[in-house]
Formats: sequence, C-alpha cells, structure tokens
Amino acid sequence: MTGKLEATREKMRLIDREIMDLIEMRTNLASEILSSKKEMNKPIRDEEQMQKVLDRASSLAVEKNLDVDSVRQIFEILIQMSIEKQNEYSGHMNVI
Ligand SMILES: C=C(O[C@@H]1C=C(C(=O)O)C=C[C@H]1O)C(=O)O
Repeated sequence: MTGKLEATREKMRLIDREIMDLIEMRTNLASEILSSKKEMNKPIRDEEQMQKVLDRASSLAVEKNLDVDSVRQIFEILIQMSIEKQNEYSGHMNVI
C-alpha cells in the first residue's frame, strides 16, 4: 500500500520538478521580451497580449477538462511573474 502511495508521490515529485523548470524557462524569457520591447518602444505591460494568453489557457483547460478558473489563476500569476522580472531587468538596464 505505502509502496504504491510513495511511487505515485515520486511521479508527482518529478512532475513538480518539470513544472518548476518550465516556470523558470518562461520567466527567463523576460530578458528577450524586454529587449524587443525596448527596440520597439513598447511598454512592458500589454493588456491585449495578456488577454490572448489567458484565452488560450482557458481553451486548453476546457480541452483538457481542467477547472478553467484555477488554470486562469495560474496563468495570471505566471504573467505577473514575467512582468515583475521585466520590471526588474528594466530597472537594471535603465530603460522603458
Ligand atoms: C511576456 C510579455 O509581457 C507581459 C507578460 C505577458 C505574459 O507573461 O504572457 C503578456 C503580456 C505582457 O503584459 C509579452 O508582452 O509578451
């Protein structure tokens, strides 16, 4: 019994690790995104793009039979993390 529970928890641990790696990869794109925005003289926050990301996440959640509100909340946090990281870089780079 415990063996099976522990085996399943080990699978979850590996998935959590992958999620963490993907969050890191997504957040680290802030640097590239910011330098493109700097070139194009665009602000960090882009409401239209945020809506696209949230709509895409909601559609995928429906497709995968996941709770749409929960998935949207996760993506709202990911977007916020990206904005914060861009603001952080922006402060360092003294731009926008
Ligand atoms: C990453 C970007 O910057 C911000 C963060 C977004 C995101 O994390 O998906 C979307 C729009 C912007 O407010 C972007 O403009 O694409």
